[in-house]
Amino acid sequence: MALRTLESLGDLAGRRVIVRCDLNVPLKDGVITDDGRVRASLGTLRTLIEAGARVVVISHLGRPDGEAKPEYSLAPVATRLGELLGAAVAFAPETTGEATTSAVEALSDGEVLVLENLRYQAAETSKSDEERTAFAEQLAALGDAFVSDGFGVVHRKQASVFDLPQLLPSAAGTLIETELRVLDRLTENPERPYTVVLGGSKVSDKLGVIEHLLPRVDNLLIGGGMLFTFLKAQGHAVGKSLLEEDQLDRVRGYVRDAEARGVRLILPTDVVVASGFAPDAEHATVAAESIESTSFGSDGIGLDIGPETAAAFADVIASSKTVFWNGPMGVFEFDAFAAGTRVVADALTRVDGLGVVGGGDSASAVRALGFDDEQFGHISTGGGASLEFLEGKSLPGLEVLGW
Ligand SMILES: Nc1ncnc2c1ncn2[C@@H]1O[C@H](COP(=O)(O)OP(=O)(O)O)[C@@H](O)[C@H]1O
Ligand SMILES: O=C(OP(=O)(O)O)[C@H](O)COP(=O)(O)O
Repeated sequence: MALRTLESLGDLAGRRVIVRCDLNVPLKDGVITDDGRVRASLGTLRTLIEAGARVVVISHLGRPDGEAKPEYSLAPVATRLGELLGAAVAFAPETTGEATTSAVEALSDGEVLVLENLRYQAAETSKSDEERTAFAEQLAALGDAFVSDGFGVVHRKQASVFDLPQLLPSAAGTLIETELRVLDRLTENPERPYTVVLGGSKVSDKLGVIEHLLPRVDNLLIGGGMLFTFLKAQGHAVGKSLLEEDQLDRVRGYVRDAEARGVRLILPTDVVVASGFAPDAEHATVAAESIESTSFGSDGIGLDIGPETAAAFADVIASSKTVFWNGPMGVFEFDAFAAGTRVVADALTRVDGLGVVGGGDSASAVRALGFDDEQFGHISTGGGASLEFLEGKSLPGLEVLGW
């Protein structure tokens, strides 16, 4: 079956349309540091506004774990959306309930309302089908049709992504369409050599994709918070660096599998180790197998790949024909630990072929480091979602749209 697109919903004038976006943007002290995901949502929203729909935008932000934590409020995002649309955007401080229902009823044709963070409700991410369905039914009561456009979250079997589209006439928005068009080029006979670069901090999520990527790629480069589980699996001490202790056997299996398949699985040879997790932490560059050799000893924490590794990664990337990169190479938010990410981003801009960056933080990293979106083949709004798509998996949020 083909993906259902907006046209399949027919005339939307005067109809209440719920749009699931991924407005999970980075915030610092309540201020959005990168509005890329808000901008990416504009295409679909403008189309619906022009069609005269009454638009109800829903999204998550971060992982508040079912609690209404104010630092995860979507209120600043609603304000930014209004600025970018050049129109008033209303905000409902509750996701469901009487006040929210009234706010939806008060919408005129072409107006937009943003609801508070879906993940303030534990049911949004619940493993129980009943709990998710009950929440999805409450959301469905607010709309006549549903548009799924949060590409970054289509790999999640969550109420607003998987259950809600089954309760209303539903279709994909234009962001999802665009993302799939580009990512298809990475799955259908990618030009070789094909290199995937992995980093970031969602280590447990993303280690799992390696198993399915190994049969598909020529080179797999491991940086960011993920690299320490590999180093530990090889018997090296990693101080207080990010570590998935229960994944060590699995990672050893990946190394063996890569060897057997002739895939180059390239690990860092040097690492920047810091005295603590802080922008002004003391730091030193050491060999990857000697992380605890600095004066910080076993308190040392690896926050970036070293310059030798960055140069080696850059060589492999720049000589590849197809590259997908998800996950910053280090804690780029702190200047002292941004060098590895900068070198990798720069190499990606030099790929003679298709170079794709994917992920909320990866996209925000390249922009924060001064690169323009146009320097890359594509900047995907989804990291985990893209990776699972590249694995060839069927994703819950796409399956329900007919994909
Ligand atoms: N060595 C490291 N230790 C801790 N965090 C890291 C390390 N390297 C990168 N990170 C963090 O990873 C985060 C992004 O990870 P992730 O969410 O997986 O990426 P994306 O959003 O692009 O998919 C960044 O905030 C960055 O600071
Ligand atoms: O930021 C996101 O994913 P990404 O970090 O993989 O790009 C999405 O908003 C999904 O968030 P989640 O990984 O908390 O489900």
